[in-house]
Amino acid sequence: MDFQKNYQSWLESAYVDAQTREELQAIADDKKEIEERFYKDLEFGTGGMRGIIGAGTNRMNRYVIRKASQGFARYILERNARTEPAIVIAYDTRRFSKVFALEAALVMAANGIKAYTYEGVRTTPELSFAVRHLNASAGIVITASHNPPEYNGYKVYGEDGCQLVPEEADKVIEAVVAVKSFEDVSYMEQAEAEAKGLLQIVPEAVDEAYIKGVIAKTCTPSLFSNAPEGFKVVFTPLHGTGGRPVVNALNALDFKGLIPVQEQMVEDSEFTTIKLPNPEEMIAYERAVAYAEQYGATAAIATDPDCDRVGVVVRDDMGQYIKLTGNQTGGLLLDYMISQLRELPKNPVILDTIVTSDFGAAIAKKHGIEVVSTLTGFKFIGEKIRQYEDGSKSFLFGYEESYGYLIGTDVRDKDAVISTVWIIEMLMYYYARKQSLLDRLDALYREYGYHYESLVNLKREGKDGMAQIAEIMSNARNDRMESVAGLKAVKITDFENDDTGLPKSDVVKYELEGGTWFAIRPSGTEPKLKIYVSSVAASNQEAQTRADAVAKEVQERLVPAV
Ligand SMILES: O=P([O-])(O)O[C@H]1O[C@H](COP(=O)(O)O)[C@@H](O)[C@H](O)[C@H]1O
Ligand SMILES: [Mg+2]
Repeated sequence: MDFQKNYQSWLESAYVDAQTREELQAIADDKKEIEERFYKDLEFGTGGMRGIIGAGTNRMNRYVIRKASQGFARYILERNARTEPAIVIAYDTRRFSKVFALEAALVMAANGIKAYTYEGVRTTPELSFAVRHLNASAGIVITASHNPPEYNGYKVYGEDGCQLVPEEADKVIEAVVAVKSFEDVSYMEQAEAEAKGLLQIVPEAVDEAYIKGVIAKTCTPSLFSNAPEGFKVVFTPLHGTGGRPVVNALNALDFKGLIPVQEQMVEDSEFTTIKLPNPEEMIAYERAVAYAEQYGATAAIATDPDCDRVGVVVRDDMGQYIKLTGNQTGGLLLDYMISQLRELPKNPVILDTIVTSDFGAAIAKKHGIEVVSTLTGFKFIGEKIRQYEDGSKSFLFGYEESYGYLIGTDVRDKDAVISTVWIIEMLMYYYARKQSLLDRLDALYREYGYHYESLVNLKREGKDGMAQIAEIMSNARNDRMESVAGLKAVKITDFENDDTGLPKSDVVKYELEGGTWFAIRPSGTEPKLKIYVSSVAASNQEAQTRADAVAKEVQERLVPAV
């Protein structure tokens, strides 16, 4: 793409508002900045489209939203079988989220697609639920999930409430690319859309039905109303969308032990009291841990801004709060679920991903439950659930290492509302037995081996960063290592070129002797490269030493110094 030409066309277009034009004029002498903003269109990645907010084709702004929505509208109309096509659009607490949601809705309306939006913020799982509940043709969430505040994004959903898988997303992209100019986008004023019934608010009954579903899926609801004496748990939605539904669900269960981090219950696009609103990072729990210490809470739980991820820190014997990994929480939830089921359904299956550790899988297999691994991205888990609707398998549980879990099939994306409720139930169950989640984890490790994993995130931003990531991936692909950290490579899978039965994906996985493995892939949501390492051994120490050695050597051998 000719970035200067793109830049000029934006600058001169009558469609571009004065403020955007000013923003563009201000960078007139900054060629690098113009290039970054205009050298390509913002792409669809693991979780839809995600980018830095600002003017440009490679940025998140109302024009990029309109163009994407025009393409998405054409895609919906082409494959829609309904007489009245409809879309549900939710938004989180980020900068411009509400504005972008309305922009998307007005483009949909102009294309004759009834757009349901919300008066306030909603979580990603609520959107997934609403698409199904309203029998809509599609859905959108305006969110950049846990990214820093300067980001926003656009997640796209099909009629089953699942994010579009690449095959479908490619068709949307094709339709978006076909939108060549600002004039090519249909747009309707809000008043007209409302008058024509093409812009509507999602009825409150949908939120209520969602909460009912969450409550119905608890194992022992009386545990909440009869919480063990002294049990307290801290909760923070990290200034995002999770506060309302989590508190509503727990209130409906008559649970009294919840201590919300008051200042983080406030919706805030700047995430003022947190350095990074990502429950994967310990830094996100600073306030929550302070509350937990003050109130003597057993654990503190944090959901990300669009409330599809959830993390938990648990108090150990020394009074320290230890963060569980997504793999650990996933394994614990699965173990708890199995312990509470009277009997397993026919052909039970759990879904994880190729970068999820083997911990949960070991538990599942021991109980005769099949484990199916998909590519990274919860959409692949949602896709499988739909396939199993033919009765071939019974879906029990889906999870991935990046703090995403799903129980039940009302929602087809990871759901941090129901997961939070389940984590609290599980915490109480063990608390009543004088155990912590760490005790249970240790018992499981003794049974299934000590599983240890680490994740190395290498930040590489901008156009140059992308090139560096591509180089590292090519090293991983082409310079095959016979052994890593003294462990022989027993299997190397290149998910881009080998026949794996899964869609092609830019991932390379090395399975080493003794159950250790590492996988390397570019993030599809942030400008970084991810190296996942997983090991299992007879002791925690041994497993950790092995994983750390692998992580170190992989970086030394594949990543050029910057
Ligand atoms: O960011 P979220 O919470 O929408 O989550 C999205 O991104 C995560 C990270 O993806 P990547 O490793 O490509 O950055 C994925 O694991 C997840 O399935 C997807 O829904
Ligand atoms: Mg998220």
